[in-house]
Parts: sequence; C-alpha cells; structure tokens
Amino acid sequence: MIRYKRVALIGLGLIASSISHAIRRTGLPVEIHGYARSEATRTEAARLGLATIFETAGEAVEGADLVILCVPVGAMGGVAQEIAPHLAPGATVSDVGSVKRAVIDAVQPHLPEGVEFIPGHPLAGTEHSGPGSGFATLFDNRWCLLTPLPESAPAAVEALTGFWQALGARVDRMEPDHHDLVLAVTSHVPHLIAYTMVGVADHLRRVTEQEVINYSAAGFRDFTRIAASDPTMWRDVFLNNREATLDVLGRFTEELFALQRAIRLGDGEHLHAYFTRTRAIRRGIIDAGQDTAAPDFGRLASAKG
Ligand SMILES: NC(=O)c1ccc[n+]([C@@H]2O[C@H](COP(=O)([O-])OP(=O)(O)OC[C@H]3O[C@@H](n4cnc5c(N)ncnc54)[C@H](O)[C@@H]3O)[C@@H](O)[C@H]2O)c1
Ligand SMILES: O=C(O)C(=O)C[C@]1(C(=O)O)C=C[C@@H](O)C=C1
Repeated sequence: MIRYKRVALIGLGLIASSISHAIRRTGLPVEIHGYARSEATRTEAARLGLATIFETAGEAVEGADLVILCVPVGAMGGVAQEIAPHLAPGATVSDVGSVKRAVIDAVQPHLPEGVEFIPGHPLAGTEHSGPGSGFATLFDNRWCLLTPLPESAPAAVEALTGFWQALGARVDRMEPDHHDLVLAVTSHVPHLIAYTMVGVADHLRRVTEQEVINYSAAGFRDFTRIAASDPTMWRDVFLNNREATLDVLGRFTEELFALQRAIRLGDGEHLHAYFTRTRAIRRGIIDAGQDTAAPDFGRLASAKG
C-alpha cells in the first residue's frame, strides 16, 4: 500500500526510473517529481514521462511526503544539503544506496528536525544505467533492506515498508554496519572479482589475440556483464564501504592462496573437499527458495567471526 501522495526522486537513473515505472504500475494516483544533475538526463527523463521534472533538487522535493535519493553513494551528502531547506515538515527521506553507514553519516547531519530519515537498499539492479534503463518489474520478489535509525518513528518505517511492498519487493530490516558487511560478501567483493577477472582476460587477450573474446565460456560472460556496471557507482561503493570490503577481500585472498597451493602441490583432496562445500552452499540457497536475489543473512552473520 502506498500512503504517499507525492514522491520526489533525486537522480534519475536505473533505480529511480524503475521506481517510477513500478509506482505507475500500481495504478495509484501518486504524483512523481524528479530531478537529475545533468540537463541531458532531465530531458531524457521528461521525454520518457518518468516524472514532472524540475530544474533544481530543492524545487523537486517541495511538498513531497517521500523523497528518495537515487544518486551514487558519494553524491548523497551534497544532495541532502541541497534539499534540506525545501523539505516539507513530516516528510520521509530515504535512499537506495548500495552502502548504508557512509550514507547515514553523510546525509543525517543535513536534515532538519521533524523529517524522518529511513535509509534503504533494494537488492535489485542490472549492469545498465540512465533513465532509459529502468523497468517496472525490477523489484518484483527482490529484497529491499531498510536500515532505520534508533529514533525512526515506527509509523514512518511501516509506511516505507508498504511502499516497497507495493512495488513488488520483500522488505527486511537490518542494522547499517551489518548491512555493509553482508553486502561486501554478496555484492561488493564479487563485483571486484569480476572487474579483476575481466581485466586479466584483457591483458591475456594481447597474448591470445581474439580467442578470449571469441570463445568466452558462460562463466566469463557472466563476469563481463557484471564488469560492465557503472564505474561511478562502483567507485563510490568501494570508497564508502572500505572496512568491510577490505576485511572480506583479506579472507578471499587467504582462500585463494590456499587453493593456489593445492593446485601447485597436486592436492586433489583439498580441491574436491572445497568444491563440495561450495556446491552445498549453492544448493542450500536454492532449497531455501533464495536463488533469485536473497542472500542467506543468517549464514553470513555466523560466518563473520
Ligand atoms: N545499479 C544497480 O544495480 C543498483 C542496485 C541497487 C542500488 N543501487 C544504488 O542506487 C543508486 C543509483 O544507482 P543507479 O544504478 O540508478 O545509477 P545511474 O547511474 O543509472 O543513475 C544515477 C543518477 O544520479 C544522477 N546524479 C549523479 N550525481 C548527482 C548529483 N550530485 N545530483 C543529482 N543527480 C546526480 C545521474 O545524473 C543519474 O541520473 C546508487 O547509490 C547505487 O549504489 C544501484
Ligand atoms: O544484477 C546486477 O547486475 C547487480 O549487480 C545488482 C546488485 C547485486 O550485486 O546484486 C548490485 C548492486 C546493488 O547494490 C544491488 C544489486
């Protein structure tokens, strides 16, 4: 159920345009206001009919009861500062950033008393960006994680939960630092590995000429899809989730060295046991009905120690 009458989307790329399409799909009479920094994006968003487009972020949020920041994580603080004087009393401000603690630290100090800040993160996306890349079904059956602050009003959290459910998502709540660790494991470091592998293949291409590209197997193709994701978004993710990604990368490197050693020593037992364990994890995810988007938070939490 959407309880908001006017939703303002700041930043009009993949996620904002998908929110707009998904709101329209509900058929509810929700007004959508929008702003993006570049004129080209504003023009394209207007042409696509995503929202009523404004020339400034301040104008776009006026009178909105829900404002969602849909810009790269590193731009959230600046946008919050810009919109703060224009926010309606009682409005809820949320975001869709892939990192939560750094966004809270950047946004919260700018927001006036009487405005609720409830950070969020839909675990749904593609490698495409820009206003033309969104679609109404992006959030269907995917998780949206909310990381409310201790002072968040329960009624405001309920209203935001209802909003994401109306857009097709399943909603869960999580503590922000825990969110950042879980996402480092399930999304951030996997993206870094894909970027690295595609970079390695590109170096090798100079040795193997075209073969790496021409005969790409399915696994590598999946890596290239992920490695085509927006460079600004992912730069900001790593700069703003430094501690958790470095922690997970350290563990990853240790495991990689152990596998490298097993290959060098011809230790088939080690390799077989390792791959048996990882296969069981994948099967566990499928058995739990989580094979589309949802990581197993319980298992990840217990793996932290
Ligand atoms: N792409 C994904 O898979 C995905 C999934 C979930 C969450 N997210 C998060 O959602 C946010 C948006 O990602 P996206 O994929 O929609 O990106 P995108 O590149 O498609 O869109 C970003 C938009 O923000 C605008 N923008 C950039 N800086 C701005 C500023 N300072 N002021 C106003 N507008 C500005 C850009 O013009 C663009 O319209 C990011 O924080 C990202 O971490 C992305
Ligand atoms: O499917 C993809 O292309 C994605 O990378 C989406 C994905 C993910 O890692 O699952 C990427 C970043 C977001 O913060 C959430 C979702």
